[in-house]
Amino acid sequence: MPDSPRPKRPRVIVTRQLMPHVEARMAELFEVVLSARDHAFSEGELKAAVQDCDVLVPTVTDRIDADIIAAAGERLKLIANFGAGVDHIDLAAARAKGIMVSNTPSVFTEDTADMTMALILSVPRRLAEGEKLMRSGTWEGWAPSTMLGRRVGGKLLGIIGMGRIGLAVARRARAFGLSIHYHNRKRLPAAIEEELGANYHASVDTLMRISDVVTIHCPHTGETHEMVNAARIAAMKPTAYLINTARGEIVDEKALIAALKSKRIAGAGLDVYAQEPKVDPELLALDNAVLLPHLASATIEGREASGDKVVANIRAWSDGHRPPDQVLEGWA
Ligand SMILES: NC(=O)C1=CN([C@@H]2O[C@H](COP(=O)(O)OP(=O)(O)OC[C@H]3O[C@@H](n4cnc5c(N)ncnc54)[C@H](O)[C@@H]3O)[C@@H](O)[C@H]2O)C=CC1
Ligand SMILES: O=CC(=O)O
Repeated sequence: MPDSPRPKRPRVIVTRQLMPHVEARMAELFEVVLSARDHAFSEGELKAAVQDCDVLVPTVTDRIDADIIAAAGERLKLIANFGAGVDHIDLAAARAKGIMVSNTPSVFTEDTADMTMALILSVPRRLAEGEKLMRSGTWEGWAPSTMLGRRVGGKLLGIIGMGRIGLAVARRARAFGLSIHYHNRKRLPAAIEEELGANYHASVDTLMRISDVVTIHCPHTGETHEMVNAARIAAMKPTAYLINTARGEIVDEKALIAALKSKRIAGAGLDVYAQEPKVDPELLALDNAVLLPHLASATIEGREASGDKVVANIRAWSDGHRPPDQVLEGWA
């Protein structure tokens, strides 16, 4: 059946506050309902929104599950996500109902890699602990044997998920003298492996066992849910660190907390959590974990570019084309 004509001025509901120039552009181009209160939409608010628009612009804080998709009105044809990850959207349910999904890949790659590198440096070097000590007013001055961390250069970095962000992290890490090992669904072309000196491991078990620092950059999917499980954490070196700026659900968080508490592994640097915005209180109590509030993509430049991509995706769709960043089957 041919598609019904797409509205030239689609009704667009945006769940969160976006950068001012993006909101202004949306108001010019669309019949847009902007987020006045800038909060994560509740289930009720999402259900009301999907019944009342052609395009929904959600973010990672909105859970668009099968129930929400089932509640959508006939006119909802595009979910134009603001953000790279789309694990909060039930893609199969959307596809079954003929609703396209788009995202904003690439614009956060360098920022997320920078923040990952910041964690790779700050966890072994105990940066957050040092900062806390200074603010406590209890620092007694320099000493040769206190607050010793571990050197980063010369260590083995294990990257799980060698896509855009994984590659950007590898490039940075190489400059800091880390050797690059990775596990990915697909092996990189030989020329890129050579450029990075990157070693491929078909087995995630092996990668985690040999790494001094493991960093996660795959998407959260059915396959990667708790991929970093208790057995794999237990097999890590006792001197190793786990960094996660991808999604909290990729790690068995309880198993990670147990390993950090018992010093089974040396430390962790986390930007993402299993039940955001809730953070396990046990994690908050640990000195060997550096915790960030899902901050890796939080730059003005990245958020502006992400908003521009959302606008471009909606415009392409309303002009009768595929959104340039349409999330296709087998997206991960
Ligand atoms: N903390 C933050 O603010 C941000 C977090 N992210 C997260 O980072 C994730 C990755 O982003 P990109 O690098 O842009 O994605 P990408 O699609 O470029 O790369 C993901 C890589 O993971 C690999 N992969 C997928 N399933 C796998 C599996 N089962 N085993 C091994 N490898 C697998 C893919 O083959 C691909 O190479 C996003 O999905 C998102 O969840 C992205 C941006 C910001
Ligand atoms: O977590 C952020 C994203 O863009 O994905």
